[in-house]
Parts: sequence; structure tokens; C-alpha cells
Amino acid sequence: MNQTMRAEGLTKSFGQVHAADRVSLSVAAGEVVGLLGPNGAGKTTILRMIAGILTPDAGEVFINGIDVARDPLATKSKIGFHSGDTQLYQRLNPREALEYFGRLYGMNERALHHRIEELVEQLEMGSFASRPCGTLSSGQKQRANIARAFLHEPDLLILDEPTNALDVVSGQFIVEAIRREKAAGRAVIFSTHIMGEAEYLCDRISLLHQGRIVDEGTVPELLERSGCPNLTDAFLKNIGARRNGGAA
Ligand SMILES: Nc1ncnc2c1ncn2[C@@H]1O[C@H](COP(=O)(O)OP(=O)(O)OP(=O)(O)O)[C@@H](O)[C@H]1O
Repeated sequence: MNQTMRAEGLTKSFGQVHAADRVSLSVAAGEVVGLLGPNGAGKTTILRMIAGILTPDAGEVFINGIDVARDPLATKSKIGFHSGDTQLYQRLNPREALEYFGRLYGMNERALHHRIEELVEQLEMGSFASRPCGTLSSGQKQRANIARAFLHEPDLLILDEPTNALDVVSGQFIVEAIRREKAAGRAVIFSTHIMGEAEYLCDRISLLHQGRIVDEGTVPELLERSGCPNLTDAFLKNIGARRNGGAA
């Protein structure tokens, strides 16, 4: 399969903490890959290295076959990155913020305005899209931030807990928006703690523990290997067994 993103042997330590240990991952066009792991497993570290925001100690990332370390500008233009830490300019409203980022991405004005209105509708942002970002609730800011990641129709979407802090209705808008991006041929890699979301969205899942991928596959494959009826049990069994020092 033609891989939109291929990461090989990503490794990163912070002092004594091995946040990522020889992690290899790939995602193809029209595919959704989920990163599941407990707090501190290394999900954010890995997504930041894939996005070219954090330099790995070892390992490589290729976007459309281009090495992120060698050509960061060319590869970053192909990526939409969302994380809860991303800030929008407080005095701009979401429409103005999206216009600003769209121009940075070199979108033409017509396409940009069309895309902004499409996202405002899809992510149900109409009631707050003209209010300054500094006045928005955390969930509203999060939706605006997701719109920013989707804006330039990148080949690869990297989403760090995209539904974190959202109510169940807002979360569903994001989940459906991710499905639309997948259907449009985008490659998506995202982290989540929400098992139902992972089961519903992911073509493949990588299970992380202490910076390592401890299992990966489709949901049916993970269930079969674990002998568990659902992903939550499979996850707890795998992580629990490793915490107790055994194999899953
Ligand atoms: N800049 C940093 N300096 C020091 N340690 C860090 C830094 N960033 C991450 N770590 C450590 O690396 C490990 C992995 O962190 P990371 O944020 O990647 O995990 P995560 O799986 O995204 O966790 P969570 O689900 O809680 O967001 C943790 O032990 C964390 O404390």
C-alpha cells in the first residue's frame, strides 16, 4: 500500500524517561490509525515527532516519501496537526483565525472562504465563529483548532486527543468530521483514551506502553489475540499484564 506517512525506529528520551523507544508506524491515504496508551505512554511525543515539531534522538519520518528532517517546509505543508496545547490568537475570531492560517498555507481566497464556511457548518461553529477566540469555552476553542488542522486539506492529519474535553455531542461532530476526511482520502493518525471512538474510527490500532508498541492490528485482530470481548478489556489486559511484569 502507498504510505502517506512512514515512521521508522522513532526514539526519544527526556533524561531518564524513555518516552518513545524504536517506534515504527505507517498510515496510508484513506486510513485511520489510532494510538492507544495510558497516561505517559508516549503518544504526544510520537505525534510531535511525526509532525516534525520534536526532533527524535533516532529514527526517521517520511511524508509522501519525503524525509521530514531534510525538507521540513515541504512536509509540513502536507500535515494538519492538532493538539490541545495549540493556542489561537485571542483577539481574532475563529473565521479570522482560519483566514490567517489559510493565507499562511497559500490557499487562494475563494477556496479559503468556501472551506471556512464548510468547516463552520460541519463542526457546528456558527454560534461562535464571529466571537473573539479569547472569549470561547474550551470545547469551542477545540473545535476551532480542529478546523484549523483540517483547513488546507492536508494529506496527513495528526490529531492528539481530538475529542478530549468535548461533550458527547461535540465529540460526535469531530468523529464524523474525521470520517469525512478519511472518505476524502486523507491519512489520519490520532491518539485517544476513548475506546468506543477508537473502535468506531480506526482501521488499525497501535497499543503503546512505556514508549513501546506492545500490540498492533485491526480491532478484530486485537480482540482475537487478547481473547477479550471488547477493546477496553483487551487494553486493560495487555497493559495490566505488562504492569505485573508478564506478557499479555
Ligand atoms: N518535554 C518533556 N520533558 C520531560 N519529560 C517529558 C517531556 N515530554 C514528555 N515527557 C515525558 O515523556 C513521557 C511520555 O509523555 P507523553 O506526553 O508523550 O505521553 P502521553 O501518552 O501523550 O500521555 P497523556 O495520555 O497523559 O497525554 C512521560 O513520562 C512524560 O512525563
